[in-house]
Amino acid sequence: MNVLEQIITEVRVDLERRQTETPIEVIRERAEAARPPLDGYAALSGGGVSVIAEVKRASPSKGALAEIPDPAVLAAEYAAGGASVISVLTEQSYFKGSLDDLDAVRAKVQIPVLRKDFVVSPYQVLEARAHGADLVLLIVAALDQDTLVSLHERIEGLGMTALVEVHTEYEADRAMRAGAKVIGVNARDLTTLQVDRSVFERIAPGLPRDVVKVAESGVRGTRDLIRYASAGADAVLVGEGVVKQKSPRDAVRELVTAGSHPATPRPI
Ligand SMILES: O=P(O)(O)OC[C@@H](O)[C@@H](O)c1c[nH]c2ccccc12
Repeated sequence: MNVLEQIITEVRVDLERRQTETPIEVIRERAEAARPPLDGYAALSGGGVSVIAEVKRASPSKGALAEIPDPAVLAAEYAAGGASVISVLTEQSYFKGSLDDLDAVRAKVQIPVLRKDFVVSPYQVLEARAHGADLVLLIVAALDQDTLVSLHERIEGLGMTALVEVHTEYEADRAMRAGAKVIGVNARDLTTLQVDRSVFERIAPGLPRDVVKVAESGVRGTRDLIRYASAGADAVLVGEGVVKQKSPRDAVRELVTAGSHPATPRPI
């Protein structure tokens, strides 16, 4: 089993447990009662390169990254630095996240929040909405095409925005066929955990103009952001590069500033 398959195996075990504890009908009611979602697409398609800043304690590639005793405090720092969206990892076994983290962040900030997890079931989409998410990650490599299409429809049907993650041209093609409006190109191969920043440069030019293009992983500073921006990124998703900084607010602000004055003119 590769890493992605291992993670999904754990995710399914956790999911079973939650589904037994709380029936889907209850989650559906909570999703319907939640405050309506904010527009994630609009948040990412404004001027300059938008920054999605991630609440990330650990990862399978790096192990522990940051303590994060209060995710709400960190998210508020990100927002004050000018982040457009906050990403909250909710996967427990490998990333040390939780739905409690999502609740805490949601209660604190006024900007859209992304549920970052390995979503394989409609139950998790309803959960995301019930816990106030505005965007939900879908990883193409983790889903067959029918499941991808149906989860995408459910996310959009609830008024949320799907961030559809790809790592190859073939996956990008599948994302487009599923109707994705926001596509994230992950520089990290989730089956090997290797990071290759050139993957974005290879895939982004083949994506339609009206698709919001998010460069995911590997942004350690403004140089990486500028490189992604000149390859056509509308947004970058940054975890390690901001979570480990003494001042996450300043780190985000530096990225936002670099993204608002791209060094290379971008095609209109
Ligand atoms: O810490 P980084 O290299 O800035 O990466 C952030 C983000 O791209 C990464 O956390 C991520 C991208 N896709 C994922 C899917 C699941 C879990 C995590 C991820």
